[in-house]
Amino acid sequence: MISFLKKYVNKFRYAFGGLFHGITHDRSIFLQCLIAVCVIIVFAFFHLTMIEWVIVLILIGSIIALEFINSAIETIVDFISPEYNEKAKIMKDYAAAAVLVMSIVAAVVGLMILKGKL
Ligand SMILES: Nc1ncnc2c1ncn2[C@@H]1O[C@H](COP(=O)(O)OP(=O)(O)OP(=O)(O)O)[C@@H](O)[C@H]1O
Repeated sequence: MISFLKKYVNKFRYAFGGLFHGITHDRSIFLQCLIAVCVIIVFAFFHLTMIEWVIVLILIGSIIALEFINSAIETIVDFISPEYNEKAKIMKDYAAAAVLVMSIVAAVVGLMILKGKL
């Protein structure tokens, strides 16, 4: 039981370590977190309803989580294929596209929410 708990606590420790490492070492992750903070500050002036906040926070969390996955994929690709390779390019471009799709959706939803407040 104790060893199970230790393992579980370590999982969180490693995950928080990854979170800290990503924010302090990866420019894209840092930028997404910075944008998230700015968006939250701006939206705080518009008196969002609870459901609007839930939507905004889900979208922000999804983009940051996707950025972490994107960076993990970039790291794997750089590790297995440091030289130029067409398949490596597709892997990185697909991962970047996932972030882009979610960012476009978030921008559209964010503007819809703001439009309703103006
Ligand atoms: N080994 C590779 N083989 C082929 N194309 C690559 C390779 N590495 C990178 N690329 C191309 O260059 C683009 C940018 O890759 P890069 O690793 O610099 O990511 P990035 O988007 O600049 O992210 P970050 O700034 O977080 O490192 C990729 O989307 C891909 O099109």
